Amino acid sequence: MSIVLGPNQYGKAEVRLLRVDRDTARHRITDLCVTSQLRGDFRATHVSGDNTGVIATDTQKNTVQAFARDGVGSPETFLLRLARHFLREPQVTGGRWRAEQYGWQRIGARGAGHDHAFVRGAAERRTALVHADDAGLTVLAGVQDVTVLKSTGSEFSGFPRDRYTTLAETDDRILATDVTAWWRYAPSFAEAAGPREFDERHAAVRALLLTTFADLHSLALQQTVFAMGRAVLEAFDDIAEIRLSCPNNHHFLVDLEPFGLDNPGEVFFAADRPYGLIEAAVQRQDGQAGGEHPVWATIGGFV
Ligand SMILES: O=c1[nH]c(=O)c2[nH]c(=O)[nH]c2[nH]1
Repeated sequence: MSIVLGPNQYGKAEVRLLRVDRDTARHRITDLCVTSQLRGDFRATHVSGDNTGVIATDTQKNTVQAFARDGVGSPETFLLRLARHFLREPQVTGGRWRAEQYGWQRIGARGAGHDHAFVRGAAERRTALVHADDAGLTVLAGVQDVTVLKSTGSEFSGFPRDRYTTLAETDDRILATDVTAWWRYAPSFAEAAGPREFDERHAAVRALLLTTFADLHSLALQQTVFAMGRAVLEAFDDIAEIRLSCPNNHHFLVDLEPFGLDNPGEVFFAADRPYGLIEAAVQRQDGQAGGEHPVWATIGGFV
């Protein structure tokens, strides 16, 4: 029996980076966490410790920081620049570059906001990923942990009952989730877009996810998840596919009867676990001819 090296990749994970654009007194900040991973001919270092072709993870981290000196642009264009840089080395035949961007708002944002003081609120992050393989570059964009809640306009009934079923049917419940989504840009968009197009598109997709969540009278979180994905694909021809992962953050009506009180949908216990977990890929029927796109295998913990 011989033992051989299987698929492998390496790089620097979670390079934290804050870029300040200070060309005017009104500063802009970009707060990123960037991961760079290279794939290619790295057999020698694994089997014999020959590091001739190994671009040190420290070098990858330094490259991320040095490139930020020129400005970040959008997370997508920043990652594309990193990808193209490392792919110039002959031993690098592919890789994966990923960014999470944390949102900061200007303090006092009710007016114009402060010029150089910011507050970071929500857990929400903007995400981006560039994947390179023999077929070329693929760009994903996404959102992570966009926490939303609607206090009515959600039902859940009609499910089968067996000896283990205790859940009551309801025609009015709280629906709450943390939306995590990744969408894949068609190559035509990914190649032509600059930072502004990526930023605008990201904002538009996020807004559409939110308004769909708000506007759909939901009969199941599954229905809401699919509707959010479908709305995005219907609105944007150059988004090939979207995947969503949404916990059902349960809110249970508290029984106030022991205190002689009714509870007409007003007092809830917000449970944090366990939670339902609803995940779906929303696809174009004609777009799956070649089977599953390989980029999805690189996204952990997702459908
Ligand atoms: O929207 C829901 N989908 C389910 O599959 C489910 N299961 C459950 O217990 N509550 C809910 N809610």
